Amino acid sequence: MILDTILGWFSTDMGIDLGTCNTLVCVRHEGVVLNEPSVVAVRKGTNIVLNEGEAVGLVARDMLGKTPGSITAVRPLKDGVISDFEITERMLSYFIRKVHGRRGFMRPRVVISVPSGITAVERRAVIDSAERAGAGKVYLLDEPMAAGIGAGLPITEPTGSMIVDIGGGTTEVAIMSLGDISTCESVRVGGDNFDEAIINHLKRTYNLLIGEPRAEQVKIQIGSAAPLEQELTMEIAGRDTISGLPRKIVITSEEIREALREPIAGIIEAVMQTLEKAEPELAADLIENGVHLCGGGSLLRGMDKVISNATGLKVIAVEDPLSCVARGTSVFLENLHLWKDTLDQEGYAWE
Ligand SMILES: Nc1ncnc2c1ncn2[C@@H]1O[C@H](COP(=O)(O)OP(=O)(O)OP(=O)(O)O)[C@@H](O)[C@H]1O
Repeated sequence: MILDTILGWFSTDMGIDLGTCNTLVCVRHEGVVLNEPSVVAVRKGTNIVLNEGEAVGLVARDMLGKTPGSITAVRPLKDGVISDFEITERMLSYFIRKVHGRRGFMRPRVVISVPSGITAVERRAVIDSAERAGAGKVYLLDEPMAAGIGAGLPITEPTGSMIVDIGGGTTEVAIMSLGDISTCESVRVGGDNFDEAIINHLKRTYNLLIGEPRAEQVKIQIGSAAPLEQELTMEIAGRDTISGLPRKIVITSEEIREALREPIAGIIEAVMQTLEKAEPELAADLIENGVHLCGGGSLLRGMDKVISNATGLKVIAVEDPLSCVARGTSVFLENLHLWKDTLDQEGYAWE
């Protein structure tokens, strides 16, 4: 405990939310110090990161969809899981170096939140990657636990807390109590599927082709899960699939809501399934405690309303839902000594 504190003085311990869309890094007592897209630019057909390993995050994101033939901008995580370990390692290494800088001479202790559904082999690979990327001791923390801690829920108490974390590639739903996950469900549906649904709708209905960044803009500007008090419109430009020429059209929030119906139904189904599997005592607690919503996808207008309508439960939107998991890793780091009992030798919490 004393040794831990002393080691803490000489290293920059950090909590990392390794997400499909964004990676956030928190430092003890400082909060979120890095928030960059999980994107890496590599030379095509290789794993060589451009700019001597520095074309990562914001720099690489600006290259997405606009890269010349010899360069590819890659997202090494897909559907909430690591699809390319080598590139993920390069990305982690860049972020750890960027945050650690010259702050300390010890290798930092790192807490990484991972989707609850990943396999033991994938867990081991994340630990190995982080160690090779410069971390000293690595602890893995289940994403719903991190989200619960970040949202300030009483997850260590003998009462049920429920989190719905709608990320880019996955939605994780979990009911927790006494510092452990009691029931959870992870589906490969998230905010990115909303973008995809918008792209498909415009292609099918208007023969208009748009890219992912523009689809995300539509979602953020006029997207919704439930009817709006004042429905919205937006002008959108793309390429006509028939003439091949650039074209502009005006779209409405009603038609976008219709287009988003399917992925939203997938998320609601995961919530319902988790509730059906819940321990009766914990389910009963949720009438009082409600359901907490976090993750970037939860920012879609009316998401809380549709979940509340489907479940009959009170739905609470967590403050700053994009950094909830990262904040959780940081609080966990600050209280490592309290969690020691629940960590196994590999540093994996709640296995
Ligand atoms: N204002 C907004 N309205 C709707 N969606 C939004 C908004 N802001 C961000 N998003 C969406 O949130 C998603 C990213 O959320 P988040 O950063 O929580 O995911 P992640 O942690 O990277 O992903 P995962 O948990 O799947 O690994 C993206 O799909 C993004 O488009």
